[in-house]
Amino acid sequence: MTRTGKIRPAVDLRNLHKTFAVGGGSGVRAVNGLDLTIEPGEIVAFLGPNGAGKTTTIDMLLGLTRPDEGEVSIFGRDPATAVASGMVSAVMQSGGLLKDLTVEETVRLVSALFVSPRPVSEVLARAGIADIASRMVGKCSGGQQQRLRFALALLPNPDLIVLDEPTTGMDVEGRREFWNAMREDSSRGRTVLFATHYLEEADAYADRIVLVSKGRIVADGSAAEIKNLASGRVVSATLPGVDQMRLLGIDGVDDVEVRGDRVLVRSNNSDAVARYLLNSTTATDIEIVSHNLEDAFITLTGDTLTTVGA
Ligand SMILES: Nc1ncnc2c1ncn2[C@@H]1O[C@H](COP(=O)(O)OP(=O)(O)OP(=O)(O)O)[C@@H](O)[C@H]1O
Repeated sequence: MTRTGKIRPAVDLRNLHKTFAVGGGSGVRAVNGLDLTIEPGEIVAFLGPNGAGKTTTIDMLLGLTRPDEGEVSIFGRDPATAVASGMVSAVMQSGGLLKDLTVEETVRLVSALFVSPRPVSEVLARAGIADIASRMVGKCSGGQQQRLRFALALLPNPDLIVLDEPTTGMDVEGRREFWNAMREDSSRGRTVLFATHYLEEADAYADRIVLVSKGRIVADGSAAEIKNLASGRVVSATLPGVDQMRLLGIDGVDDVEVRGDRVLVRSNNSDAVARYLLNSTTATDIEIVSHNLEDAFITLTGDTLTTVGA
């Protein structure tokens, strides 16, 4: 809370820029004017193809890299303070585990770093790895190692958890188990930001999707809103003698096409079109077809994304 009683955003990124020097050229502009505010309790997917700037943004958010320009604040604090106080923790893509310790030894070791950590048995259970507590880390599958990283991230009971492509390389079942564990533990209001290039993960597990391409946010909203943004939905109906001008006058209608007795209306406000057709015309056989997230992504960024199993 601020002194005026307003709740501070969990994440506030303002005008972030980061360019990496490469050879003698002008460098790689990894993040290019990125603004993002996440309210406490939101589960947000940071969705974008390889090289979009997701990891660089997360590194700046966690204080691992300094932005060239712009500001980062987590619950009103700078990243280093937020991380040191246990308000935020992260599950990164790889690294950071010792192969010769068991799962439980790893959690105990890291637990000792915190002032008042959650009990080891509790985080093992929460991450779904209690049954492999005595297994050597080096013998754990990639998915089990990711759940171990997740258990470690839960130790300080953070208000914000940041996950950078946490399920890369997992099979469909491992991915499902990972997200179920994550969602269950976050049901008490924790803020979650996860980077992914899997459309299905963003669609299934996030309340809000932030679409990033070439270091910038190109769309931000619920999965349904993003799908609508691309080219809207198509509402079609049988309506001989349709008044095309009247349809074009409805807010959000982009295009009206007549094919024989059928009319096809492309709109980002399909409800208004359907309401008009039902209430003010004799239209029959009304259909609303939604675009999928992949269509939306391609339209908005010109890039393609990874599909689970691809
Ligand atoms: N240390 C670095 N030095 C030079 N270029 C870098 C460095 N880190 C990232 N980049 C470049 O910055 C751009 C953004 O990379 P970043 O890793 O942030 O993307 P990403 O969206 O996380 O991709 P991925 O899904 O592959 O992890 C890419 O072009 C990448 O090659």
